[in-house]
Amino acid sequence: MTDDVMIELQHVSKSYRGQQTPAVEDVSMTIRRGEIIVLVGPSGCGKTTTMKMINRLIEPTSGRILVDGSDVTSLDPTDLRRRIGYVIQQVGLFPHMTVATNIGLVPKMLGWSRTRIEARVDELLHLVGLEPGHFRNRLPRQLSGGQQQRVGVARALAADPPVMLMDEPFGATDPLTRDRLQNEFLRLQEKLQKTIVFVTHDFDEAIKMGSRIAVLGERSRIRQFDTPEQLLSNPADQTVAQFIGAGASLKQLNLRRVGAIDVDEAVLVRLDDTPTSALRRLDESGEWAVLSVDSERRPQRWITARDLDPQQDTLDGAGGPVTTVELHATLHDALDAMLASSSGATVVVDDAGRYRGVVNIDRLMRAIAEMREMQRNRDRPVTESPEGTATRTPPTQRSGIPATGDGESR
Ligand SMILES: Nc1ncnc2c1ncn2[C@@H]1O[C@H](COP(=O)(O)OP(=O)(O)OP(=O)(O)O)[C@@H](O)[C@H]1O
Repeated sequence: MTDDVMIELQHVSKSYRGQQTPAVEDVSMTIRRGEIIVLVGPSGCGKTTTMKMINRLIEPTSGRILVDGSDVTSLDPTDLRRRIGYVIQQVGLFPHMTVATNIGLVPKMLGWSRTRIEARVDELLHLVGLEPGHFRNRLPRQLSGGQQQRVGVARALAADPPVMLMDEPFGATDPLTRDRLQNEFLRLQEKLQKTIVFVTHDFDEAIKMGSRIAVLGERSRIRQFDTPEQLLSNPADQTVAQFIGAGASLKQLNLRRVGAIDVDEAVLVRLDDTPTSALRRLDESGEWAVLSVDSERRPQRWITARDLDPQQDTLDGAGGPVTTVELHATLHDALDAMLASSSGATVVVDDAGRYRGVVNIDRLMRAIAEMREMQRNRDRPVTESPEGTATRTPPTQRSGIPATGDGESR
């Protein structure tokens, strides 16, 4: 096991008592430090069983699992909890305990002092975007689904484990909350660099979250273990291709983040500006609308000439709704936001919801064209020319055999 490897599954199988066929059969997989590995596959294929064997909620029938070099069967349960955080769809918060007590459970088990636990709870609540003063003493039922899920993540992070297991962690939330939680989590992961095993049914979520994705078939057999880019452009076989579905090229929009593309500038006006000055700005710019922002530069409304009433003193309340996306959102999210907005554009905001720019449909189309171009260049294998310089072989000369990633595909 090299330093780079955090989790290793070696020929792991699990047969439940009374079952004819194993739930998991001979799975081997190597997971590197700081990766988010997504296990994705049809219902009942053994994703959860595979994941739960990593933290010994389920014991393998055969094979070995190493976490940071230690065989999990040799670790005592407290040690295992310190090393592995666990987040599940049903959140699993204890209903009669406050948010703080829930988050502090593992540190308490590890014998931390009260002051250290309190400081850690507040730090974690901040980290997941919940104001400690507001939320520390609440009971789980006094939180929204999304807030409960954030507390679940905070609790899993409490003892700062290097590994996190996440079983459909955002599955129970509505699509909007789910998007937001995914983005927040990706932002968090940039700071924390945990090694994460993430289970989902949802292939779009897999593409968005995964550094690499393991597409599982029956008995958790790995059909392909690859980066999202490779899976989309070179599915290993027909089953994987079917699973990815017909919308593969649209799904490629999930590969790129809004923060990675150029954005346009909107004409900004402040809420306390007058309609007359907004009209002047609109005329000067030749744009179809101006964007009002509050004193913190948070976007408020798109205002067209029709919305401007010279009888009013300010722009407060004028114009139509704005949809926003964060820098961590994917181009797919941006497209959704655009389609949901009557303006054909969506406003990009930073973590604090402040204006950063605008993405419109033209910008999105250009980004897609760029991605296609990059993909075409990547797909051309590098060959040595007689002078010893590497050149790209035209795509027509490729063998046509789909790439199988890093050798772990079957
Ligand atoms: N405790 C158990 N006893 C017997 N069989 C089980 C048990 N838990 C799971 N199984 C079976 O093992 C197989 C794999 O289940 P598992 O929950 O790992 O699948 P999954 O891919 O996570 O499914 P889903 O996506 O529906 O949650 C299924 O056929 C399931 O019925």
